[in-house]
Amino acid sequence: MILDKIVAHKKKKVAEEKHQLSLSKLVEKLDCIQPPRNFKNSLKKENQLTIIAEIKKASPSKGVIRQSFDPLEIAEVYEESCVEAMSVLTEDKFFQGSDDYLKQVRKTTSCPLLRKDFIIEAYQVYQSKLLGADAILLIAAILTKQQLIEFQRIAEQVGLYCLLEVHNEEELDKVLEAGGEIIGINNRNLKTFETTLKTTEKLISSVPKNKVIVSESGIHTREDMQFLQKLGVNAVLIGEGFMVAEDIGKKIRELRG
Ligand SMILES: O=P(O)(O)OC[C@@H](O)[C@@H](O)c1c[nH]c2ccccc12
Repeated sequence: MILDKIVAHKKKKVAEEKHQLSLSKLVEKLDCIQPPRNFKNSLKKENQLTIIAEIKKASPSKGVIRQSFDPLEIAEVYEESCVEAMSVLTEDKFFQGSDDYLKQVRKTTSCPLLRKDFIIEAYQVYQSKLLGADAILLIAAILTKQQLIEFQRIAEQVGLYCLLEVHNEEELDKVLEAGGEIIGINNRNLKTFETTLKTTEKLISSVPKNKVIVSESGIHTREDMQFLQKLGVNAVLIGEGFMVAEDIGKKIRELRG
């Protein structure tokens, strides 16, 4: 299963990173902590579906999605198009992302930034702050309730919002019990890659109204946006739909209607 492979690779990578920079040295580097840009408030606008636009070169299901991939150029178009937040893939092996992309994009934009990666250790939470993220992704499928609670506590300490990702009722219960505030419903099954907006439709009724709800993956058309808005979704997370567009700005305008 792909998720196991990704997590196994991640464990190795984090072990190497810790070897180069220990947790205590990493934490020392965070001594003057800046507050995060308000990822949560940016996503919650009345009567408007907000957009988290993703910078994503490849995926395990599709391989390379965008051939001429320039993260800074893409970030610039996203910024000009006034997306509410950006998501930067930093996972290197399966998504061909990079920590450097996040660092570079941070320097050029004041937009709230989500670090899109597979966080399995506290070390990566601190590291995300150092890279310039405002928010991190916590995937319920690969974390225990205890880990979700611990990582959210550290995130709060260092100034990071958490997007908690779920794909079924069981995972949703877990993140709600862990006190999650921003809930991402992933329309893609990370085990089979099957993607359907019905996942959001099915799960949304179990999410309390005071949460920020993000529908993730498989969103391509204006109709998709209208469908999700009617369900009461606050924000959408879109990668591929923008990455395959020749004119990204035009695609954003088209989706916004
Ligand atoms: O490219 P899409 O189908 O628009 O999906 C974006 C985003 O939801 C997807 O990249 C994603 C959702 N959860 C993840 C977890 C890890 C890596 C990537 C993801």
